[in-house]
Amino acid sequence: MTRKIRLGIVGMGQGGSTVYKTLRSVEYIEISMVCDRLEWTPGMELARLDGVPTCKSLEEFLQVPNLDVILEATGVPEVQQQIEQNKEKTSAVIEAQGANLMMHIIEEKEKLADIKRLKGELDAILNSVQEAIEVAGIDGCIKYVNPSFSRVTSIPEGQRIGQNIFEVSPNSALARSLRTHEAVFAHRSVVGGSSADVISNASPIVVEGKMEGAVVVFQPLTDIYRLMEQLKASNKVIDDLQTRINQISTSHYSFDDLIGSHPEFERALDLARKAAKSDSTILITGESGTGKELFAHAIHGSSLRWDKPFIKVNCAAIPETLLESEFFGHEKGAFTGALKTKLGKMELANGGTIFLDEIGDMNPYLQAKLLRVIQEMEFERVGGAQTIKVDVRVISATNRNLMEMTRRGDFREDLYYRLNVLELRLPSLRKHKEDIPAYLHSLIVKFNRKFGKHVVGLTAQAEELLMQYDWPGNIRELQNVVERAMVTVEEDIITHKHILNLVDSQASMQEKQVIEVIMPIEEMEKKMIQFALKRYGNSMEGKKQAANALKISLATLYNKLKTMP
Ligand SMILES: Nc1ncnc2c1ncn2[C@@H]1O[C@H](COP(=O)(O)OP(=O)(O)OP(=O)(O)O)[C@@H](O)[C@H]1O
Repeated sequence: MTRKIRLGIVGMGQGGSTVYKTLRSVEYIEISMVCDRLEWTPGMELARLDGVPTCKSLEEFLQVPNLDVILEATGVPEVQQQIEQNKEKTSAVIEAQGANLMMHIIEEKEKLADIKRLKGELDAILNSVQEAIEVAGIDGCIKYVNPSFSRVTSIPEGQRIGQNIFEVSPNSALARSLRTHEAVFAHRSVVGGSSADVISNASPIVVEGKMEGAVVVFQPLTDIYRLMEQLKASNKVIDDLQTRINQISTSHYSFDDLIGSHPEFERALDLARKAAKSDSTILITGESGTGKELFAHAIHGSSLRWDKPFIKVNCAAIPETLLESEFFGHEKGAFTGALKTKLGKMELANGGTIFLDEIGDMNPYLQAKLLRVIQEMEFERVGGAQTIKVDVRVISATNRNLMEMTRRGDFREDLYYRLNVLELRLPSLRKHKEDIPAYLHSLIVKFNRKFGKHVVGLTAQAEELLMQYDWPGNIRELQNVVERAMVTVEEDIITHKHILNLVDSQASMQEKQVIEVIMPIEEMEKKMIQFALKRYGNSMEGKKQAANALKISLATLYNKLKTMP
């Protein structure tokens, strides 16, 4: 370690103090003594606090041995003279002006040290980044390349630095940025002197408003492709998992959620409870909105398969062309658009229950395939050769008369008997109106929670109105009516006024339009469909009820809607 420079300061007024403050933190300087005839100047105070020796008389100061430098900051000629005459030979004297110069040099030295530190940090960064970096001056002369540049291009640093970018890579992003004085983004080119196909971003280097050169950062396309492949693979995994999550749902309902105590309803409930304990195939029949799906959920939820998937397939809502793949899945490339292997509902339901809603709308081709699955519990994916074995309980539902359909030849008889091992007939609401008060109570509790209301019940007149209504849409319609009434009610009781428009017979009369003009059948059909949709709404459930009222299948309704403007 080199010896520190021993320094003394004479005169701790403003000038001396400033010099002191700068020099006290310089590592290689030791301030041995400061001197001022006034003992309590701020500079003297500070020195004392720092533990630096202080003195009042010049004589005492000049006794300090081995001072390398004496800083004279009084500017008084007599003091200067006295120092010159009495100092040791080896001590150099610097006067106030000289001191300023010295400070300036020290500051510059400090700055240089900072720059060196910064360069070290920058070097570490540039050496470790994966991207290739190249810097050229305004004249195009290449000044710097990082190690990744050589990795990507196989051009050694020594061969590249000193060359001119306008000659070696005139079409590069770097050359363009230098020519245009503007940034260049996502520029694809081959690095001159190599075969590396790269994507680059280049920017001008501007120092104090003047362009001094430009820098380019680039990556080889192979790296980008590799990253893209990795991204694609990850997205595929996410997609597959998402699809599975969307398709699988376990049942959340039990028999406790089913309200109704009318003997006919009780009979259905009883049979369902017994059916839940067995594994047999069940057919649930009943008008739309009578609770077929809810029963299916409850049966699954109370069976031994309760913790396995409950998969619902709406046979009427899936386009015919997709039905097979929806059911049995498909292999990648099985048909145009089959970009990946997809599991069908049958496979997803393995171990659990598949609920085939609107089974009466299933097309004959699929009816044959389904028959085989139910008989043998095996199938192949569309476009696949491997036979997949499953263990699935089948519950199907329909609001159509399947027996009648088999007689007409619209539904396979053998499949009908397979599905109908146990038949659960759900009564329409008008057959068990006695249960309406119980439904109302449960619905008011449910909607109070949903809308944050405090409705306590209905007036006798309102309840009477509901009891008299025919309920073509069954429990679902009752739910809708109560929900709409609860939205409008402001008091804590629902009166007949809140439901009059929703169910009263006058409203029904208004809907019963009188046809006085003759029109083409097709137009009449269109009007009927529009009328039914207006009545039941355009939602999936509304369409189901509309189809039911029109006595056509949901699939037929969809087909007819497709041809309507
Ligand atoms: N017994 C019941 N107790 C309480 N709520 C019921 C009952 N039956 C049906 N619901 C409710 O009525 C609505 C219609 O029931 P669900 O969807 O099961 O009928 P669905 O017969 O399957 O109708 P669709 O044939 O139109 O598909 C649902 O919101 C359901 O929760």
